Amino acid sequence: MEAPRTLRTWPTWLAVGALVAAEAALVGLLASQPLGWPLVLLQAALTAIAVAWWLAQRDAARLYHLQQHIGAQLGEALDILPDDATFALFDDQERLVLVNQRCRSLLPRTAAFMQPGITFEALLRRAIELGEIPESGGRESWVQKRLSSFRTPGAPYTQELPNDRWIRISQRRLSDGSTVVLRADITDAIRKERALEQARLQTQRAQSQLYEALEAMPIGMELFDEHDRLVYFNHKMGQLRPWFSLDEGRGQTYEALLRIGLRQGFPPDAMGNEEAWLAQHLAQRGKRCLPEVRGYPHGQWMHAYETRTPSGHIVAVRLDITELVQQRQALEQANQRLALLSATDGLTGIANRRHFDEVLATEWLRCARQHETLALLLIDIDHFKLYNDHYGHLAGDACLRRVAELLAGCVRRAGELVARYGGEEFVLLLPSTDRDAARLVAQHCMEALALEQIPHPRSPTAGHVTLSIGIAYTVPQPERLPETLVDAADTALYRAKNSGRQQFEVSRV
Ligand SMILES: Nc1nc2c(ncn2[C@@H]2O[C@H](COP(=O)(O)OP(=O)(O)OP(=O)(O)O)[C@@H](O)[C@H]2O)c(=O)[nH]1
Repeated sequence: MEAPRTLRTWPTWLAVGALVAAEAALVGLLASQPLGWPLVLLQAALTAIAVAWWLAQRDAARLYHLQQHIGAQLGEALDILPDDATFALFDDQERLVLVNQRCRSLLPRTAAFMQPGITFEALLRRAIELGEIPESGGRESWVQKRLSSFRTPGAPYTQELPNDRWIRISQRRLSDGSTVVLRADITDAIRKERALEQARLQTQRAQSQLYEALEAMPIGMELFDEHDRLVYFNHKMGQLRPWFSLDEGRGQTYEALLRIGLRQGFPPDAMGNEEAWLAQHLAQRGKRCLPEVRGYPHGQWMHAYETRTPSGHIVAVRLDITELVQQRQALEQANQRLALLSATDGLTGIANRRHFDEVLATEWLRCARQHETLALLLIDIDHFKLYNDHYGHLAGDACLRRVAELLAGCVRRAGELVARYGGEEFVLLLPSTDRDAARLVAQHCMEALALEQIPHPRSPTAGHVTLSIGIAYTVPQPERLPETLVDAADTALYRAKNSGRQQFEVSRV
């Protein structure tokens, strides 16, 4: 602190007063001497010189103290620079003039050497020696680079200090050739930046892991925001919509994307009816929580599912089930083929005995419920053994096929069935058919075969293949067995045979 002016000046005036008194006494003494006046003048001149010298010394000392004082004040004042900034001033000879306290605490081991007059280079080398600038690695090249940047200051740069601390150095050369070096401790900022960078990397990693997983999924997946604008779809989903890429589709609304698809002709079943299809599709948006099966171009089949997330996004998923659907279709076809095979007679292609038994049981119950007449024709080829004996077994087979074909031609109404009952025997099951109608069908069968005139030279009945038919009919009773109808037809057939063949007989159950 500055001393009070009064305290500072009164010794001076006391000394001046004493000096003037001594001088007056000396002048008096010298003046009484011979040649005294020249001596007085000489002494006065010497005294004036001494006083002037003393005053100059005093001013220099005061100036020095003032400088020290201003320096200390400036140093203190510079400690309030923001961001813990340090300040160092070097003169045009690169000698240290001034540092603030923070500068010393930033480099505590070097602090003792931060005395005015030390050169920047000496200070730099000392700090390196004391291990306070690890970044230098003790390399001379680093020192030269740093000296060069001190002498021709450029943009601020960052330097690492021990204990993972960081400073930002800004330098400025002043007009008188001196250099100001400002260092800001940016450790906190660097740490925050690193933490942010790490968080950003973690987010990026998590995001890429998520996208990787979504891309690896065997399902198509897409995400729309709360305004129903496309955010993302994976590769699998993109394959289903080759008409726009993710970059083209991102940000577009679901409706806009559907319209792109419609312009490309998808879905085919919406063509010609685009607006109605669109309206219906949009009305169901976000409500298809139950998977539905959808067909796509090129025979693809998808399980489609979409749901709204709690934040209002829509997640849609497509699972390719083409293979499953194809397998199911193949299985259905195989089952149909199998069912057909198991119901068909291998030789003639008409229904077999097994199928006939099933249909008979069904029709028996149905006619019983509806009180309708059920008729059955049991048909036998006359003297077929002799046919085989004459023409051979293969010709016999061909004959059986031809007879089956003719009989099938006699059965026209829905629900009627022609079947091979076994060997050379056939049956016609005629629901809702009474006695007379059954007789007409039997007559028709015999005439159809007669028209065919299949030669049978060894038949004792005629020169061609003939039929004997037993007709049975009844209104079935549910408590009775359908076999009773077959038995009755068999009895009628027996009678027809016994009566000379090539005729029909009728039995009522
Ligand atoms: N080619 C051929 N013959 C068959 C088939 N199934 C049965 N037969 C023959 O049909 C003949 C039936 O002989 P039978 O039961 O004596 O009857 P039928 O000779 O017609 O004499 P009636 O019925 O009394 O007129 C046998 O010779 C069997 O071998 C077949 O699938 N193919």
